[in-house]
Amino acid sequence: MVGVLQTETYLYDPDLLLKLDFHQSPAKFNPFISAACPGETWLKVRPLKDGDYDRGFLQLLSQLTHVGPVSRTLFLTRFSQMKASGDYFVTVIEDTRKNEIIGAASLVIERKFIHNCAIRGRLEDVVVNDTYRGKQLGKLIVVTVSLLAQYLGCYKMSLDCKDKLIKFYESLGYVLIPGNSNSMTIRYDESPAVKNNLTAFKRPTPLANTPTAVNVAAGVTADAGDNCQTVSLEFNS
Ligand SMILES: CC(=O)SCCNC(=O)CCNC(=O)[C@H](O)C(C)(C)COP(=O)(O)OP(=O)(O)OC[C@H]1O[C@@H](n2cnc3c(N)ncnc32)[C@H](O)[C@@H]1OP(=O)(O)O
Repeated sequence: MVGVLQTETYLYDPDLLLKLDFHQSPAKFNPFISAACPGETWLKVRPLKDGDYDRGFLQLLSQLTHVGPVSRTLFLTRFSQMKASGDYFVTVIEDTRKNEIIGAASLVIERKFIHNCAIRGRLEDVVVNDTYRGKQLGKLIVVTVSLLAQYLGCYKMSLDCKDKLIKFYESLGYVLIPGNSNSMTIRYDESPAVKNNLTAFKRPTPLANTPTAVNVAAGVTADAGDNCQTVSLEFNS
């Protein structure tokens, strides 16, 4: 029987990553690395592929937050939706020795009417496999998607993070803007069943199970305290 070589699909054009100038980033890499040359022959920085379902992509994301039992069909449907929109730049680091995804970060483009119909970027879902941390891969994946945002014409990029990560993002050029860096949230997934699956997360104690006006108000302020800050990166136009 002749084997059929099944080609995989990239979420976005991988050549985009070769056009990024890592010397433009304020991040200090020692030794210097970039998306094109990540420092080891077995490391590859590239767009997400549909085949990454079998390379532990979702297992990696579960080191960041609750993922749930995402079936292959559900994954592929979401992948197709993201690709069709053209606004999702999920970027990964693969350990090609193991055929395993060990780092990820997403740039999501938001289309605006303001600033003459400008676009801005949001940095989401940053994670490095815990056995690979402390080797510059977090910096590498964040700088990659941040430079990509700039290359694509975003006027700024922002992210929400816990207080303990502010220094990490500051070292990559992100700033807390005094008086304008609060992150506010209303959660719609606080049913008891969902909450039971989320016990690993730090939840503010005032949040009750039902979305009364008082509880929603509590939810709004919950993540804005010691838990979350918004930091942003402005690009010179
Ligand atoms: C927008 C968002 O998605 S926020 C969510 C961020 N993700 C998470 O919290 C998931 C769990 N954490 C991780 O996956 C990783 O710890 C990451 C992605 C935060 C960092 O990945 P790493 O590969 O370890 O980072 P890297 O080796 O590039 O470290 C860069 C610097 O940040 C520092 N740093 C890394 N992680 C942390 C942390 N959790 N707290 C404080 N400092 C940190 C390192 O000490 C290092 O400092 P140095 O350059 O002075 O030596």
